Amino acid sequence: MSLTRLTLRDFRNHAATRLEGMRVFNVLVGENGAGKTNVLEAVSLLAPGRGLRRAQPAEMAGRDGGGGFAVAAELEDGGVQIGTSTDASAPNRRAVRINGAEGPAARLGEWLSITWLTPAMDRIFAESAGSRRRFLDRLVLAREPTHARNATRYETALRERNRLLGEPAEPDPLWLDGIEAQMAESGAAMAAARAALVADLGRVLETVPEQPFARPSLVYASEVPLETDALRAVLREGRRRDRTAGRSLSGPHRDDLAVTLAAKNAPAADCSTGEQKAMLIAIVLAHAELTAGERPRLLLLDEIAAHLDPVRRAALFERLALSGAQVWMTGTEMAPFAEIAGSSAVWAVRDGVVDSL
Ligand SMILES: Nc1ncnc2c1ncn2[C@@H]1O[C@H](COP(=O)(O)OP(=O)(O)OP(=O)(O)O)[C@@H](O)[C@H]1O
Repeated sequence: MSLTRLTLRDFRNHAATRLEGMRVFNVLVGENGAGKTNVLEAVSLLAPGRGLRRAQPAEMAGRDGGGGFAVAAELEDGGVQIGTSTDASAPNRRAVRINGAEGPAARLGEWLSITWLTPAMDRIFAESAGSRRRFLDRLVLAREPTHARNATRYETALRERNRLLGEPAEPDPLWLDGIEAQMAESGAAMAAARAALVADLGRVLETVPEQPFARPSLVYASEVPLETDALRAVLREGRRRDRTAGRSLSGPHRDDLAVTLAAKNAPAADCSTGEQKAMLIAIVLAHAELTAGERPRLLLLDEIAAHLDPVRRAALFERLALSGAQVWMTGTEMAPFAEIAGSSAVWAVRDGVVDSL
Protein backbone atom coordinates (compact mmCIF):
# COMPACT_ATOMS: atom_id res chain seq x y z
CA MET A 1 0.00 0.00 0.00
CA SER A 2 1.44 3.37 -1.00
CA LEU A 3 0.42 6.60 -2.68
CA THR A 4 -2.10 6.27 -5.49
CA ARG A 5 -3.02 9.93 -5.73
CA LEU A 6 -1.30 13.12 -4.72
CA THR A 7 -2.63 16.66 -4.95
CA LEU A 8 -0.88 19.93 -4.20
CA ARG A 9 -2.69 23.25 -3.92
CA ASP A 10 -0.73 26.50 -3.70
CA PHE A 11 2.32 24.56 -2.60
CA ARG A 12 5.43 26.59 -3.55
CA ASN A 13 5.31 26.93 -7.36
CA HIS A 14 2.50 24.34 -7.73
CA ALA A 15 -0.85 26.12 -7.97
CA ALA A 16 -2.84 22.95 -8.62
CA THR A 17 -0.96 19.71 -9.24
CA ARG A 18 -2.48 16.26 -9.38
CA LEU A 19 -0.58 13.01 -9.81
CA GLU A 20 -2.17 9.63 -10.37
CA GLY A 21 -1.10 6.28 -11.73
CA MET A 22 1.88 5.85 -9.40
CA ARG A 23 4.06 2.77 -9.81
CA VAL A 24 7.01 1.30 -7.91
CA PHE A 25 9.32 3.87 -9.50
CA ASN A 26 8.02 7.39 -9.90
CA VAL A 27 10.21 9.78 -11.81
CA LEU A 28 9.83 13.54 -12.05
CA VAL A 29 11.78 15.08 -14.92
CA GLY A 30 12.25 18.75 -15.66
CA GLU A 31 14.61 21.68 -15.89
CA ASN A 32 16.32 23.23 -12.90
CA GLY A 33 13.83 25.17 -10.82
CA ALA A 34 10.82 23.47 -12.45
CA GLY A 35 9.32 22.26 -9.15
CA LYS A 36 10.45 18.61 -8.92
CA THR A 37 11.93 18.80 -5.44
CA ASN A 38 8.85 20.72 -4.37
CA VAL A 39 6.78 17.61 -5.15
CA LEU A 40 9.11 15.45 -3.04
CA GLU A 41 8.93 18.01 -0.27
CA ALA A 42 5.12 17.91 -0.41
CA VAL A 43 5.24 14.10 -0.09
CA SER A 44 7.67 14.38 2.83
CA LEU A 45 5.04 16.38 4.72
CA LEU A 46 2.94 13.22 4.84
CA ALA A 47 5.31 12.02 7.58
CA PRO A 48 5.63 13.59 11.04
CA GLY A 49 8.26 16.32 11.26
CA ARG A 50 9.23 19.38 9.29
CA GLY A 51 9.73 17.79 5.92
CA LEU A 52 12.60 17.46 3.54
CA ARG A 53 13.73 21.09 3.64
CA ARG A 54 12.86 21.70 7.29
CA ALA A 55 10.99 24.78 6.10
CA GLN A 56 8.44 26.76 8.07
CA PRO A 57 4.91 26.13 6.76
CA ALA A 58 4.52 29.80 5.74
CA GLU A 59 7.55 29.49 3.41
CA MET A 60 5.89 26.64 1.56
CA ALA A 61 2.66 28.49 0.73
CA GLY A 62 2.69 29.52 -2.92
CA ARG A 63 3.58 33.18 -3.35
CA ASP A 64 0.75 33.60 -5.87
CA GLY A 65 -1.81 31.77 -3.76
CA GLY A 66 -4.09 32.86 -0.97
CA GLY A 67 -1.56 32.43 1.86
CA GLY A 68 -2.11 28.77 2.69
CA PHE A 69 -1.37 25.42 1.03
CA ALA A 70 -2.78 21.92 0.96
CA VAL A 71 -1.14 18.57 0.24
CA ALA A 72 -3.37 15.51 0.11
CA ALA A 73 -2.83 11.90 -0.79
CA GLU A 74 -4.77 8.73 -1.14
CA LEU A 75 -3.30 5.41 -0.07
CA GLU A 76 -4.52 2.38 -1.93
CA ASP A 77 -6.01 -0.60 -0.20
CA GLY A 78 -8.92 0.92 1.68
CA GLY A 79 -8.63 4.36 0.16
CA VAL A 80 -7.18 6.05 3.24
CA GLN A 81 -6.97 9.81 2.73
CA ILE A 82 -4.21 11.74 4.45
CA GLY A 83 -3.36 15.37 4.11
CA THR A 84 -1.83 18.43 5.63
CA SER A 85 -2.67 22.09 5.11
CA THR A 86 -2.29 25.63 6.35
CA ASP A 87 -4.46 28.65 5.79
CA ALA A 88 -3.87 32.36 5.57
CA SER A 89 -5.23 33.05 9.06
CA ALA A 90 -2.51 30.85 10.65
CA PRO A 91 0.15 30.32 7.98
CA ASN A 92 2.56 28.55 10.32
CA ARG A 93 0.03 26.17 11.83
CA ARG A 94 -0.02 22.95 9.85
CA ALA A 95 -3.17 20.90 10.29
CA VAL A 96 -3.14 17.17 9.62
CA ARG A 97 -6.19 15.20 8.50
CA ILE A 98 -6.57 11.47 8.27
CA ASN A 99 -9.80 10.28 6.65
CA GLY A 100 -11.31 13.71 7.25
CA ALA A 101 -10.57 13.86 10.98
CA GLU A 102 -8.02 16.36 12.27
CA GLY A 103 -5.34 14.84 14.49
CA PRO A 104 -1.76 15.20 15.68
CA ALA A 105 1.00 15.06 13.04
CA ALA A 106 2.54 12.05 14.83
CA ARG A 107 -0.42 9.97 13.63
CA LEU A 108 0.81 10.31 10.05
CA GLY A 109 3.60 7.93 11.02
CA GLU A 110 1.05 5.19 11.65
CA TRP A 111 0.23 5.10 7.94
CA LEU A 112 3.44 5.70 6.10
CA SER A 113 7.16 5.47 6.69
CA ILE A 114 9.00 8.03 4.58
CA THR A 115 12.75 8.56 4.22
CA TRP A 116 14.71 10.73 1.84
CA LEU A 117 18.08 11.67 0.46
CA THR A 118 18.67 15.11 -0.97
CA PRO A 119 21.79 16.80 -2.36
CA ALA A 120 21.84 18.97 0.79
CA MET A 121 22.56 15.81 2.79
CA ASP A 122 25.83 15.23 0.92
CA ARG A 123 27.57 17.42 3.49
CA ILE A 124 26.18 15.56 6.48
CA PHE A 125 29.49 13.93 7.49
CA ALA A 126 31.39 17.22 7.38
CA GLU A 127 28.76 19.13 9.32
CA SER A 128 28.16 19.22 13.05
CA ALA A 129 26.76 16.26 14.97
CA GLY A 130 23.32 17.91 14.88
CA SER A 131 22.89 17.08 11.17
CA ARG A 132 23.72 13.44 11.77
CA ARG A 133 21.37 13.27 14.76
CA ARG A 134 18.59 14.71 12.58
CA PHE A 135 19.33 12.16 9.87
CA LEU A 136 19.31 9.36 12.42
CA ASP A 137 16.15 10.65 14.09
CA ARG A 138 14.42 10.69 10.71
CA LEU A 139 15.35 7.03 10.19
CA VAL A 140 14.20 6.10 13.71
CA LEU A 141 10.98 8.01 13.25
CA ALA A 142 10.22 6.16 10.04
CA ARG A 143 10.37 2.98 12.10
CA GLU A 144 8.91 4.17 15.40
CA PRO A 145 6.32 6.95 15.37
CA THR A 146 6.67 7.38 19.19
CA HIS A 147 10.21 8.66 18.70
CA ALA A 148 8.92 12.16 17.89
CA ARG A 149 7.10 12.37 21.21
CA ASN A 150 10.20 11.39 23.20
CA ALA A 151 12.35 13.83 21.25
CA THR A 152 9.91 16.71 21.76
CA ARG A 153 9.51 16.01 25.47
CA TYR A 154 13.28 15.80 25.88
CA GLU A 155 13.88 19.07 24.03
CA THR A 156 11.19 20.90 25.99
CA ALA A 157 12.69 19.75 29.30
CA LEU A 158 16.23 20.54 28.10
CA ARG A 159 15.23 24.10 27.19
CA GLU A 160 13.62 24.54 30.60
CA ARG A 161 16.71 23.18 32.41
CA ASN A 162 18.98 25.51 30.41
CA ARG A 163 16.72 28.45 31.22
CA LEU A 164 16.80 27.67 34.94
CA LEU A 165 20.56 27.11 34.99
CA GLY A 166 21.08 30.43 33.24
CA GLU A 167 19.12 32.45 35.80
CA PRO A 168 21.05 34.59 38.29
CA ALA A 169 19.25 33.04 41.29
CA GLU A 170 20.18 29.50 42.38
CA PRO A 171 17.52 27.23 40.82
CA ASP A 172 15.13 25.33 43.08
CA PRO A 173 16.68 21.82 43.33
CA LEU A 174 13.26 20.18 43.55
CA TRP A 175 12.19 21.89 40.36
CA LEU A 176 15.41 20.75 38.68
CA ASP A 177 14.77 17.21 39.98
CA GLY A 178 11.43 17.17 38.17
CA ILE A 179 12.86 18.50 34.92
CA GLU A 180 15.79 16.11 34.98
CA ALA A 181 13.46 13.18 35.67
CA GLN A 182 11.57 14.09 32.51
CA MET A 183 14.80 14.54 30.53
CA ALA A 184 16.11 11.20 31.78
CA GLU A 185 12.96 9.31 30.93
CA SER A 186 12.40 10.72 27.44
CA GLY A 187 16.12 11.11 26.72
CA ALA A 188 16.97 7.51 27.60
CA ALA A 189 14.08 6.23 25.45
CA MET A 190 15.14 8.47 22.56
CA ALA A 191 18.81 7.48 22.76
CA ALA A 192 18.01 3.78 23.20
CA ALA A 193 15.84 3.85 20.06
CA ARG A 194 18.65 5.53 18.12
CA ALA A 195 21.24 3.06 19.41
CA ALA A 196 18.98 0.09 18.62
CA LEU A 197 18.48 1.31 15.06
CA VAL A 198 22.22 1.85 14.58
CA ALA A 199 22.90 -1.68 15.82
CA ASP A 200 20.23 -3.13 13.50
CA LEU A 201 21.53 -1.13 10.54
CA GLY A 202 25.02 -2.39 11.33
CA ARG A 203 23.81 -5.99 11.18
CA VAL A 204 22.18 -5.44 7.78
CA LEU A 205 25.23 -3.61 6.44
CA GLU A 206 27.50 -6.49 7.44
CA THR A 207 25.65 -8.74 5.00
CA VAL A 208 26.04 -6.31 2.10
CA PRO A 209 29.05 -6.49 -0.24
CA GLU A 210 31.67 -3.73 -0.09
CA GLN A 211 30.77 -2.68 -3.63
CA PRO A 212 29.24 -0.85 -5.38
CA PHE A 213 28.05 1.23 -2.42
CA ALA A 214 31.00 1.77 -0.09
CA ARG A 215 30.06 -0.01 3.11
CA PRO A 216 29.95 2.18 6.20
CA SER A 217 30.36 0.96 9.75
CA LEU A 218 28.19 2.78 12.22
CA VAL A 219 28.56 3.53 15.89
CA TYR A 220 26.09 5.38 18.06
CA ALA A 221 28.47 7.65 19.94
CA SER A 222 27.11 8.67 23.31
CA GLU A 223 28.92 9.85 26.41
CA VAL A 224 25.96 9.26 28.70
CA PRO A 225 24.20 6.09 29.82
CA LEU A 226 21.14 5.04 27.84
CA GLU A 227 19.30 4.00 30.97
CA THR A 228 16.88 6.32 32.81
CA ASP A 229 18.19 6.26 36.41
CA ALA A 230 21.84 6.46 35.37
CA LEU A 231 21.13 9.35 33.00
CA ARG A 232 19.24 11.13 35.74
CA ALA A 233 22.26 10.76 38.06
CA VAL A 234 24.58 12.15 35.36
CA LEU A 235 22.35 15.20 34.96
CA ARG A 236 22.17 15.78 38.72
CA GLU A 237 25.93 15.48 39.10
CA GLY A 238 26.50 17.92 36.24
CA ARG A 239 24.39 20.74 37.66
CA ARG A 240 27.21 22.91 39.02
CA ARG A 241 29.33 22.54 35.88
CA ASP A 242 26.30 23.20 33.63
CA ARG A 243 25.39 26.28 35.65
CA THR A 244 28.87 27.67 35.04
CA ALA A 245 28.59 26.85 31.33
CA GLY A 246 25.04 28.23 31.15
CA ARG A 247 23.75 25.11 29.35
CA SER A 248 23.49 21.33 29.66
CA LEU A 249 26.79 19.79 28.62
CA SER A 250 25.73 16.15 28.94
CA GLY A 251 22.84 14.28 27.46
CA PRO A 252 21.63 12.60 24.29
CA HIS A 253 21.34 16.05 22.64
CA ARG A 254 25.14 15.79 22.28
CA ASP A 255 25.23 12.27 20.83
CA ASP A 256 26.52 11.53 17.36
CA LEU A 257 26.34 8.96 14.62
CA ALA A 258 29.96 8.03 13.96
CA VAL A 259 30.45 6.67 10.45
CA THR A 260 33.61 5.15 9.01
CA LEU A 261 34.32 3.68 5.61
CA ALA A 262 34.77 0.00 6.50
CA ALA A 263 37.27 -0.90 3.77
CA LYS A 264 39.68 1.91 4.68
CA ASN A 265 38.76 2.36 8.33
CA ALA A 266 38.58 6.06 7.53
CA PRO A 267 36.20 8.54 9.16
CA ALA A 268 33.45 9.44 6.71
CA ALA A 269 34.37 13.13 6.84
CA ASP A 270 37.79 12.25 5.35
CA CYS A 271 36.33 10.26 2.45
CA SER A 272 35.72 11.48 -1.09
CA THR A 273 32.40 13.06 -2.01
CA GLY A 274 31.49 9.97 -4.02
CA GLU A 275 32.34 7.64 -1.13
CA GLN A 276 30.31 9.76 1.27
CA LYS A 277 27.33 9.66 -1.08
CA ALA A 278 27.71 5.89 -1.53
CA MET A 279 27.71 5.43 2.26
CA LEU A 280 24.57 7.51 2.64
CA ILE A 281 22.85 5.42 -0.03
CA ALA A 282 24.04 2.23 1.69
CA ILE A 283 22.54 3.40 4.99
CA VAL A 284 19.22 4.32 3.41
CA LEU A 285 19.04 1.01 1.54
CA ALA A 286 19.86 -0.89 4.74
CA HIS A 287 17.10 1.02 6.45
CA ALA A 288 14.67 0.11 3.67
CA GLU A 289 15.62 -3.54 4.08
CA LEU A 290 15.27 -3.37 7.84
CA THR A 291 11.81 -1.91 7.74
CA ALA A 292 10.53 -4.15 4.93
CA GLY A 293 7.10 -5.54 5.63
CA GLU A 294 6.18 -2.83 8.08
CA ARG A 295 4.04 0.18 7.13
CA PRO A 296 4.14 1.15 3.47
CA ARG A 297 7.41 2.88 2.73
CA LEU A 298 8.25 5.74 0.48
CA LEU A 299 11.78 6.62 -0.53
CA LEU A 300 12.34 10.11 -1.88
CA LEU A 301 15.63 10.32 -3.77
CA ASP A 302 16.31 13.79 -5.05
CA GLU A 303 18.84 13.99 -7.91
CA ILE A 304 20.48 10.68 -7.18
CA ALA A 305 20.56 8.80 -10.47
CA ALA A 306 22.42 11.46 -12.44
CA HIS A 307 25.25 11.50 -9.92
CA LEU A 308 25.97 7.78 -10.07
CA ASP A 309 28.02 5.97 -12.66
CA PRO A 310 26.09 3.37 -14.74
CA VAL A 311 27.23 0.39 -12.61
CA ARG A 312 26.15 2.01 -9.33
CA ARG A 313 22.95 3.26 -10.89
CA ALA A 314 22.00 -0.23 -12.06
CA ALA A 315 22.81 -1.64 -8.61
CA LEU A 316 20.74 1.07 -6.95
CA PHE A 317 17.71 0.37 -9.14
CA GLU A 318 18.06 -3.36 -8.52
CA ARG A 319 18.15 -2.92 -4.75
CA LEU A 320 15.32 -0.40 -4.81
CA ALA A 321 13.13 -2.79 -6.80
CA LEU A 322 13.69 -5.44 -4.13
CA SER A 323 13.11 -3.03 -1.24
CA GLY A 324 9.34 -3.09 -1.49
CA ALA A 325 9.25 0.70 -1.16
CA GLN A 326 7.51 3.11 -3.48
CA VAL A 327 10.38 5.17 -4.86
CA TRP A 328 10.23 8.80 -5.99
CA MET A 329 13.14 10.20 -7.96
CA THR A 330 13.93 13.42 -9.77
CA GLY A 331 16.20 14.30 -12.67
CA THR A 332 16.75 16.92 -15.31
CA GLU A 333 16.60 14.31 -18.07
CA MET A 334 15.21 10.83 -18.59
CA ALA A 335 18.41 9.17 -19.81
CA PRO A 336 19.66 7.98 -16.37
CA PHE A 337 16.30 6.27 -15.81
CA ALA A 338 16.23 4.49 -19.17
CA GLU A 339 16.61 1.00 -17.73
CA ILE A 340 13.65 1.38 -15.37
CA ALA A 341 11.44 3.30 -17.78
CA GLY A 342 9.26 0.23 -18.27
CA SER A 343 8.39 -0.02 -14.58
CA SER A 344 8.15 3.69 -13.89
CA ALA A 345 5.48 6.33 -13.86
CA VAL A 346 7.08 9.41 -15.39
CA TRP A 347 5.97 13.01 -15.11
CA ALA A 348 7.29 16.10 -16.84
CA VAL A 349 7.51 19.12 -14.53
CA ARG A 350 7.62 22.63 -15.96
CA ASP A 351 7.06 25.86 -14.02
CA GLY A 352 5.03 24.08 -11.37
CA VAL A 353 2.86 22.24 -13.89
CA VAL A 354 3.06 18.45 -13.94
CA ASP A 355 2.08 16.28 -16.91
CA SER A 356 2.07 12.51 -17.09
CA LEU A 357 4.31 11.17 -19.85
N1 LIG B 1 6.72 29.71 -1.67
C1 LIG B 1 6.94 29.65 -3.00
N2 LIG B 1 6.04 30.12 -3.87
C2 LIG B 1 6.24 30.06 -5.20
N3 LIG B 1 7.34 29.50 -5.77
C3 LIG B 1 8.27 29.02 -4.93
C4 LIG B 1 8.13 29.05 -3.51
N4 LIG B 1 9.21 28.48 -2.95
C5 LIG B 1 10.01 28.10 -3.99
N5 LIG B 1 9.45 28.42 -5.16
C6 LIG B 1 9.98 28.18 -6.51
O1 LIG B 1 10.15 26.79 -6.74
C7 LIG B 1 11.18 26.64 -7.71
C8 LIG B 1 12.17 25.57 -7.23
O2 LIG B 1 11.54 24.37 -7.28
P1 LIG B 1 12.33 23.02 -6.98
O3 LIG B 1 13.33 23.22 -5.92
O4 LIG B 1 11.29 21.98 -6.82
O5 LIG B 1 13.09 22.86 -8.36
P2 LIG B 1 13.69 21.54 -9.02
O6 LIG B 1 12.83 21.20 -10.20
O7 LIG B 1 13.90 20.47 -8.03
O8 LIG B 1 15.04 22.13 -9.55
P3 LIG B 1 16.56 21.58 -9.53
O9 LIG B 1 16.67 20.64 -10.68
O10 LIG B 1 17.32 22.85 -9.78
O11 LIG B 1 16.83 20.99 -8.19
C9 LIG B 1 11.91 27.95 -7.83
O12 LIG B 1 11.52 28.52 -9.06
C10 LIG B 1 11.37 28.76 -6.68
O13 LIG B 1 11.30 30.13 -6.95
